[in-house]
Amino acid sequence: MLPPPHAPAPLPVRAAVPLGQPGCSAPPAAAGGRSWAAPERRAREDPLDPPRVDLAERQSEEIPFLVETDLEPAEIVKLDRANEWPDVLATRKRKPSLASEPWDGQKPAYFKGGSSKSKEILAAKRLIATFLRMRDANRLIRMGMTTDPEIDARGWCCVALIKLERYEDAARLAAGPDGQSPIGWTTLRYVVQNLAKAGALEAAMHLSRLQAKSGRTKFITAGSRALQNGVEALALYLQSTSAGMPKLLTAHGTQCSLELERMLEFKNDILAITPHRRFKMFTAAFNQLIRWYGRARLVPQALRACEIMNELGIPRDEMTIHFLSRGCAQQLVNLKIAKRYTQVPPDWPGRRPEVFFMGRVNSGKSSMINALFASLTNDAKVNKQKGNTPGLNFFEVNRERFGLPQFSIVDSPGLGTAYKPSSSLKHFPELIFSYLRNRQSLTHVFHLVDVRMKRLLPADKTLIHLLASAARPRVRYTIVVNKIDIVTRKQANATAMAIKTELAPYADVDIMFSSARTKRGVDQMWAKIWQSVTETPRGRKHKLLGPNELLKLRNTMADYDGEGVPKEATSEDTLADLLDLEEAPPVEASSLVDFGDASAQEEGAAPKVSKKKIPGAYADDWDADQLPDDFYMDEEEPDLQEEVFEQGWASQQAVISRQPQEEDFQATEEAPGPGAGR
Ligand SMILES: Nc1nc2c(ncn2[C@@H]2O[C@H](COP(=O)(O)OP(=O)(O)OP(=O)(O)O)[C@@H](O)[C@H]2O)c(=O)[nH]1
Ligand SMILES: [Mg+2]
Repeated sequence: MLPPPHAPAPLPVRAAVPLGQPGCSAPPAAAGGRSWAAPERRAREDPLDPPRVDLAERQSEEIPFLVETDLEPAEIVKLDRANEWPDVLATRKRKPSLASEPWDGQKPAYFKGGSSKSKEILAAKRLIATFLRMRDANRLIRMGMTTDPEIDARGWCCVALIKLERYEDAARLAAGPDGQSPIGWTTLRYVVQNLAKAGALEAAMHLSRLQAKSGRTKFITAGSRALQNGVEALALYLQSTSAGMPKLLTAHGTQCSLELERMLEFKNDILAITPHRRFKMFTAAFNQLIRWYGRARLVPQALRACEIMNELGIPRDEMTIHFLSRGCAQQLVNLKIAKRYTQVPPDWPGRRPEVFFMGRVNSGKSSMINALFASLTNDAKVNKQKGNTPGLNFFEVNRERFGLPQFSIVDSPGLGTAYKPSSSLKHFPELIFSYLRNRQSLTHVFHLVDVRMKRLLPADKTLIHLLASAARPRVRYTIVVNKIDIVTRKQANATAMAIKTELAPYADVDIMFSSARTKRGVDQMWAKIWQSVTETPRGRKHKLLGPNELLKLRNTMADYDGEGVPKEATSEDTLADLLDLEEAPPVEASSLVDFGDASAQEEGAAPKVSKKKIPGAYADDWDADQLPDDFYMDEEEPDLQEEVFEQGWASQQAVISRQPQEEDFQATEEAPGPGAGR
């Protein structure tokens, strides 16, 4: 018999089950129970912050979070897992893969969109927004700990906690129950940056390292995200230190440099991504870090950061070198130009070390000094005209900056051909020699060579000879192959190789490349300068023209008679040229005065250049036919269309835009020049 139509159906046994449990159909929003998070804290003074609620006590009141179920009460007790975290590691959407693991081409479900859980996600977002408005950190923490990982409300809860300035809780929540299962990488980056700004460096670095567990995406390896976050955190930490407690900047900077070294464990991951991506991810962060190292007067650390950029193949932009230079030279005074040695500023050996720049005319000495100082207004006068610097130009660096070494950088007039009357050039070698010989505070000599000259020209050899005769064994010597922006890498290497081979019998010279225009090599130059001006004489471990080599060089010159000299030196294409102080005869144009032979020219005795030119004053003694073919090099610098190359800084863009350099250079190389007997 059918029951009467209005009789009530028998009710099943129902009991309340906390939200988020099996058997519960409602969105798992905020199950009760306590666990690792939610440390006991005193209520904030903030009037907007409501008094703390003991959720355990109010369990029964949370009616909206309880729903009915068909389960027996005994089963419910068994299922009371409120004290456990959801199994975060098992259900992570992004699998914690190794960064070096290749991308399998599968997009994680997370990125596909259209999740069936979208309603629940929306509900969770609204709930978090409400909690944030209520400033209820407890509920946020609880929710972050207990929501379904598919919904991933943990990240949003972290963001909300950061907004409530509950940094510690946010950090714990972001690190996961075991401290090793991070939230998604974008949210994690946000948390890391805010922690660093708030001064929690260790937490920030720990969370940065956890990025490596987030797995890779299509183009970015996990380790590179870790380093990116790490460097950003370091820079932000130093920035907030300098704003809040500037006296601790140096200490914190040192701490940061140690942390940076530890982050290098992700090196392979960074090398695995493309340079463009490296540029987008790291360059700005490293620039800021270098900037704050500079402010903290931690120049070695800033130089090391540049070195790390090189190591990891992170491209630089102009701000990198700018910040480095501003850190190294924080104060600059252009003392004076000394046209005679009697006019030079007083010598304070030990107190104010000096770095000397020498080279041929137009080899780019003054430009290089400007590049070192990152000058917005050029301090050393530069001109495409040759012979622009009229005397020794002293720049005093960091005189009133305590905590930084005080030193001078000295620009010098170039030797060689110049558009100047010979009388004003004659005393330059003597001036340079007096300086090299007598200046006690001299610590480092940079000899700049224009890369297009392909080898050491007579003026360069004269300079080396002056340095050798000055007998300053403690002075470091570096040959700088300059202007590498206008030749190919191969040509630059060939020039360096030629110079090295030529000087090999005498000294193992230190050679580096640079370009004042593209700022290449400026950081290496600063590193060398810094080493020279900061170290004590005992700590020297550099390549130098040692006393033995210098002695050899001078003896060789003294008894140069073809006997008793090193075998290599008797070959005319080597330093034997240098040992003869007299320079080759001028090529042409009476306006071009080769200072070495100026007197000869005045007397009208300058021999005209023959078809086959032979460098050196002994040219006439030799049988030209017996010399190897490659011996017939142009004595003077090749005609390189100076107007094209030697544009001023202002017209640099024009030069770059039409890019004539390489073709022009190759053309001039092949074009039959005045000495074309080849
Ligand atoms: N492309 C290029 N041009 C450069 C570079 N460095 C300098 N120049 C140019 O070379 C010319 C000479 O530069 P300076 O710095 O005056 O050379 P210098 O050695 O000081 O010359 P003097 O003082 O006359 O001995 C200028 O027109 C610069 O613009 C460089 O790295 N690349
Ligand atoms: Mg100059």
